[in-house]
Amino acid sequence: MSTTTPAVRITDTTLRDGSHAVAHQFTVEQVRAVTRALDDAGVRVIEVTHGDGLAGSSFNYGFSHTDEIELVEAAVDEARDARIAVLLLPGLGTVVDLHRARDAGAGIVRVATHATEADVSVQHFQAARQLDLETVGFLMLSHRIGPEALAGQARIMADAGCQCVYVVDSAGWLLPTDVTDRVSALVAELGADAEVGFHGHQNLSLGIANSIAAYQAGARQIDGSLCALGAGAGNAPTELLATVFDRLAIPTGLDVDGVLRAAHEVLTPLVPRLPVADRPAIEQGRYGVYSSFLLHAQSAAERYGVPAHAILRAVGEAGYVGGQEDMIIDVAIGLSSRATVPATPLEGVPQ
Ligand SMILES: CC[C@H](O)CC(=O)C(=O)O
Ligand SMILES: [Mn+2]
Repeated sequence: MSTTTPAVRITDTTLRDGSHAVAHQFTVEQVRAVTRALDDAGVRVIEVTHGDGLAGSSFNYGFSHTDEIELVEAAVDEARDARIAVLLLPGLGTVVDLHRARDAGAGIVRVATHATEADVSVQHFQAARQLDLETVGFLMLSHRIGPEALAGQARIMADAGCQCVYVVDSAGWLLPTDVTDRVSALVAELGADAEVGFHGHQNLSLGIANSIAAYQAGARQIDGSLCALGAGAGNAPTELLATVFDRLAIPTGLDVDGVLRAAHEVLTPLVPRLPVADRPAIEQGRYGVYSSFLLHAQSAAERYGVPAHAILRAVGEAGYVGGQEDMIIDVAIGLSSRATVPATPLEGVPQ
């Protein structure tokens, strides 16, 4: 009797989560180049939108260079075999935005809520299924609740019509055993009703290890982004997922050389700065801070003269969640007004 190793579907989110890392400045030409390279490499799901999803372009989250529907249309036009996914955060994106994305050719919607608030996704899943879109649920900041509670939230999404629920390690806080526990709980809860996915961040450099743990616990959809381009220290690099799953003989359908080319010959020249696990990003992983807060903290740091890592740590201690980007400024102002001036000039430091 032969046993077959189950395949894993890799979704590339360079053109969505990666949008955070470039302050949402992707152009049509860049989207076309990256989509073509990913499609050629066998990637079958490519996510494209503002980093915060449909209608994310705003004062609170940062304005896009190009309207995301134009970017979706460009990706749909460029892709031969890949399907284009869009992200939607209920309350920010609406059912009207979902219609616009579907009309632009998107085939999959990923509806993201805070880990404890799956109930706000119900009408979006129902609308998406009526529009014949494939549905994925994103339980963001999944580390904030335990495995059983998270599985309960996944059940709400599946009952609303979600076909795959993701454990989303938005802060890059989870350790491999935490991922195993959460993915296993979702697999046990959902059974044949929905698949389970995993979306990792690199703040503690565990994106790949956590993705392997997720697969071994039963996740069959996993996210990556080229050169890790994503919020915080970025996502599990797609080119490393392709290489490591190949070494493990786990089918992905990806051409490893093609993905390496997409990462290093196509994407790298297009972006001014690739994410790294520097001090601010590590503090995000350490204190469980939403990765998307990084650039907001960096600009508040410049403006108010306090280190970004200190702002992020305070944000983590305050327990802020996605949507509270404006509170980062309050935290920075609070820290700057508490900053003390050294009583005596520091030796060797120009005053
Ligand atoms: C929509 C915001 C966020 O970037 C979604 C995501 O990728 C995460 O929580 O990690
Ligand atoms: Mn993310």
